[in-house]
Amino acid sequence: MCSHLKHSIRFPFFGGGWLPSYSQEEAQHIDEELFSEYSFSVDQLMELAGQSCAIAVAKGYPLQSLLKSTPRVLVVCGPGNNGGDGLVCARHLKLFGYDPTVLYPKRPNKQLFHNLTTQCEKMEIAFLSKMPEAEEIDEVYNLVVDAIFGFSFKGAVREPFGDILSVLKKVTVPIASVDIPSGWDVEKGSSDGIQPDMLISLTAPKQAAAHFVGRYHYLGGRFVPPALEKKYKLGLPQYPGTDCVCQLN
Ligand SMILES: NC(=O)C1=CN([C@@H]2O[C@H](COP(=O)(O)OP(=O)(O)OC[C@H]3O[C@@H](n4cnc5c(N)ncnc54)[C@H](O)[C@@H]3O)[C@@H](O)[C@H]2O)[C@H](O)CC1
Ligand SMILES: [K+]
Repeated sequence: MCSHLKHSIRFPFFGGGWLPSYSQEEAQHIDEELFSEYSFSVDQLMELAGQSCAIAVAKGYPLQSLLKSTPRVLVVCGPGNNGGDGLVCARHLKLFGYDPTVLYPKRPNKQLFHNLTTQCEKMEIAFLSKMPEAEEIDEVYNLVVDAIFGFSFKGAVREPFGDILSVLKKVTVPIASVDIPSGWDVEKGSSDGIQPDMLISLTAPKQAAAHFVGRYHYLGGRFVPPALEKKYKLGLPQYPGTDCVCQLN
């Protein structure tokens, strides 16, 4: 299944060339293999993934470009590893001088997520108890980081995330989506879903990325061993120097 890619996306970055994109199943296989065959731990990859998201945000929305007097960013975290990436991203944004606030309504009872939550709390990152209205988000925050769902999202959105995504559809401040715009079908996208201004594809773009029309598309998660890249024909771009994100548009 890994040797024949059915889909690819045209990226101007490659001089109009094509970069492969991955189905939900392929993305999950690559992920599993990183943990099983390559012995990475989730914590390790999540740290690199989340940090690359914070770096992409800092490149797209530098502190000096923000329109509000405080550099506030709302980070909305979901119940799986995409949400974990969001918590890591929030912590690194704080280290970069932003003022992140987290909404984390459904917290898995696993040590990893307890640890990530504690780390944020110890860094004086505020946690909200409910999703603000769209008007309040537009008034208070410079942007929203969407870390609700990643490549395991399936079916109709269950609450409380349906209401949260309805609010995100109304906000006018930019949304930066981690790996997949939340609520989008991982392969087909969604014409009436949220429309992020930034997408940070992790490891490799998923098929839904072909429907992304926002301003910034970054690739992050620079942790793929060359043998795995070869096996799955990832055709990853050359990251510039020691950077851990690469702009695709
Ligand atoms: N290899 C990598 O690139 C890495 C990526 N990482 C990130 O991990 C996510 C994938 O994480 P996973 O836990 O498998 O899934 P999700 O976060 O997408 O969501 C699972 C979570 O969501 C619930 N859910 C699923 N569908 C629905 C629905 N319709 N309504 C409500 N809730 C839903 C499900 O029950 C689970 O609780 C990947 O995208 C990256 O962001 C890792 O951080 C590191 C390695
Ligand atoms: K997301």
